[in-house]
Amino acid sequence: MSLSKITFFERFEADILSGKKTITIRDEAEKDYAPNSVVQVSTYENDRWFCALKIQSVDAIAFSQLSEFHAQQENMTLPELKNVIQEIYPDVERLYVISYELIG
Ligand SMILES: CC(=O)Nc1cc[nH]c(=O)n1
Repeated sequence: MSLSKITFFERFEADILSGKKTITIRDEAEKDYAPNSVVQVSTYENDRWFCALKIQSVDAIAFSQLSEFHAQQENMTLPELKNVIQEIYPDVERLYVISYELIG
């Protein structure tokens, strides 16, 4: 059964709603999103709903493979992205790039 809900830190909300952040990078526990499914999005801090996303793809990636392209899709520099991911998922090498489209 695929996941139907996802949470983001509040600090990412504006970038998601403006279309500047079009991917999220998650660990094994949060990879089971089905392409073409619609997921409801809320804040991690308060579980406040703020939009729905349509999942486009889920692709495995190693931390060491994160690139400027991923950073651009996250609206960050590559060093910023690597710092963010290391803070959220310390010492995790196997990650997943979840690409999505804002639908409302
Ligand atoms: C709540 C949470 O884990 N949020 C994350 C994690 C990784 N990337 C992202 O955009 N948001």
